Amino acid sequence: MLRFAVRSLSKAPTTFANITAAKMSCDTNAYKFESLAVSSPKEHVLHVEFNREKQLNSMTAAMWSDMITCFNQAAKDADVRSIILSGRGRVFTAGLDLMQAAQTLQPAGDKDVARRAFELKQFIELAQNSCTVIEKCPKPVLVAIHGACIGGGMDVITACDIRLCTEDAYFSIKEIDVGLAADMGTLQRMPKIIGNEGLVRELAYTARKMGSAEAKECGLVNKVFSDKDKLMEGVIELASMIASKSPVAVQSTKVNMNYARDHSVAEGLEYMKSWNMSMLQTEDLMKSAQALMMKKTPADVKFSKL
Ligand SMILES: CC/C=C\C=C\CC(=O)SCCNC(=O)CCNC(=O)[C@H](O)C(C)(C)COP(=O)(O)OP(=O)(O)OC[C@H]1O[C@@H](n2cnc3c(N)ncnc32)[C@H](O)[C@@H]1OP(=O)(O)O
Repeated sequence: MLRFAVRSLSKAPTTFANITAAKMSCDTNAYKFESLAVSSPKEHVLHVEFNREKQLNSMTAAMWSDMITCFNQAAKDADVRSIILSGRGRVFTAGLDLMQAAQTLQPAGDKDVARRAFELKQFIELAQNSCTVIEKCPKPVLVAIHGACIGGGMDVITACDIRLCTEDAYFSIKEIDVGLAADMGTLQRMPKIIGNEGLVRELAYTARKMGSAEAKECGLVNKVFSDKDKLMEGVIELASMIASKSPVAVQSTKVNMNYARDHSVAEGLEYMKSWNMSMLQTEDLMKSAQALMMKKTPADVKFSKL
């Protein structure tokens, strides 16, 4: 019955040749950055690494600009279907570059307070956008965290789709100890991820380090790996699995989950209805259904670029 339904809906002949996957790596030549290293470990998977190892991947305005360019580019890159974010060296990130911040945030001197405020507004906007660009990128972003994830690092990881970490990873909303309130997204996104506002408030008011076991228990991370090699193996496998699925289905899922998080169920369903009025017409649906009928998986299907 299902076979009949699938065949009668499809004009394409049901042959295995029609659905065999092509092996396409992402072309990383166009991804050249001062503070990020970009590679492609598997077909359709982009790997973005913080690359300020000596400064423990602490974050500068230049790094935020690189992140915005990189993730905007990946969003439009039709060969990219999933993205991994990680940090080179000893730790994921030590948060805001305190040396640079000391210069940027130093007292205004004889500058007019309003004009100084507008300058700082731009600085904060740049920092926020480096996280929001990850959330807005329709391709899922999986973050692999090892060692320290401090301050601005928390803002980054809470904008990602999926968080995985090593046993030695620890998490700190450190801003309170630097005399400021976290302003790049942790306070807004983390309660929605872990569903426990009291715990986020405790972590943010105290800056205490949360270890990997507690991070797993509270739902901040999906899985904990023994060391960084195992973590990278695991995250590449997961990113590759996601990249093997229909890009129309995956990106539609991310866009609609983002929408649902910020709206009522009724509004989310309304948005979904409008979205799928177009997306149900995708060729990916028929190709996927044909593959299933032939006892194949989405990994056997050649999906067009998106
Ligand atoms: C608009 C505002 C936007 C964003 C705001 C974000 C707020 C935050 O991110 S608040 C958090 C700020 N970060 C921190 O408080 C962490 C400071 N660092 C540390 O506590 C430690 O370095 C450590 C991460 C616990 C690691 O300790 P250890 O293993 O002992 O290494 P170190 O010797 O301390 O560091 C090695 C090397 O890295 C430099 N470095 C470390 N962190 C930073 C940093 N945040 N900014 C700039 N540089 C950093 C450190 O100075 C060392 O450099 P050397 O040249 O080798 O001395």
